[in-house]
Amino acid sequence: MRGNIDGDPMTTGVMIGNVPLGAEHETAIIAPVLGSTLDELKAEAHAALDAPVDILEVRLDHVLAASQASPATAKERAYAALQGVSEVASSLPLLATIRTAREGGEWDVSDDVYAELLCSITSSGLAHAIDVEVARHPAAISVILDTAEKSGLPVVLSRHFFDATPTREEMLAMLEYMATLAPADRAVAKLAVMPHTPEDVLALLGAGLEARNRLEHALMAIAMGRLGRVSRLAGGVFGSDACFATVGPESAPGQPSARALAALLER
Ligand SMILES: O=C1C[C@@](O)(C(=O)O)C[C@@H](O)[C@@H]1O
Repeated sequence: MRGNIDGDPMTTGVMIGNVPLGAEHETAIIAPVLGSTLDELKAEAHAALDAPVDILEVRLDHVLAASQASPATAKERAYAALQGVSEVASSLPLLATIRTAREGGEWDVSDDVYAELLCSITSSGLAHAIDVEVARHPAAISVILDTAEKSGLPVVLSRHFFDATPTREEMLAMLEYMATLAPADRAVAKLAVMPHTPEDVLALLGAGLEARNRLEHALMAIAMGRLGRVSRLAGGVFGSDACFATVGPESAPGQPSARALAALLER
């Protein structure tokens, strides 16, 4: 297991499987797998086995959208995807993400179906953490968070802006809001924005750093695209505890490869 940056056992932060995330720990590398079929997902998971990856993010929205899953069939498809990935990469913790169309993902789904499916996944024991979009209806978020708490499953609270970058104050407020939703030993607060100017990137980094100083939660503050790439490569300096990096196709613009990131982080 990775210890903290001084090599001591973990004292703070959140565990995703056996991987600690938090201010005291090395930046974790999370690789998305986003195949549209079970075979594609498995091939991407296989590629992660030879790469410097700590956690796999299973982007279930791709397989759900490609199979045109109905609310009735979605659970079966999501379970099959998680089972398939975990058979191939049994050593890696799985973060289950349903990135909805409203936040730049593939699956267009109602809040009710979103909540029901994430609750089922939580109770299934097939994932080590789930991603929860905090912009969903408060009732949906609340039922998911209650279920995760009962199951002791960590959550990655997330918010995306694919077209723009809110102000530094707005971004800080969003991270602070996320931190009110679940305790620091069970949650990560994550914000991803699209910068259009270097000042946007600075605002994102500033918000992340200020959040690091104010909050106990593990954080991820991401500026997407080419302009924002510095936020991924140097995120650890500014308060990000993990970085999404690829072993196959990228799941958002600007992600480095897991190998390039690991080389930069000297690990
Ligand atoms: O939320 C995120 C962050 C992300 O959008 C990124 O910019 O790296 C990639 C997504 O796969 C993940 O769910």
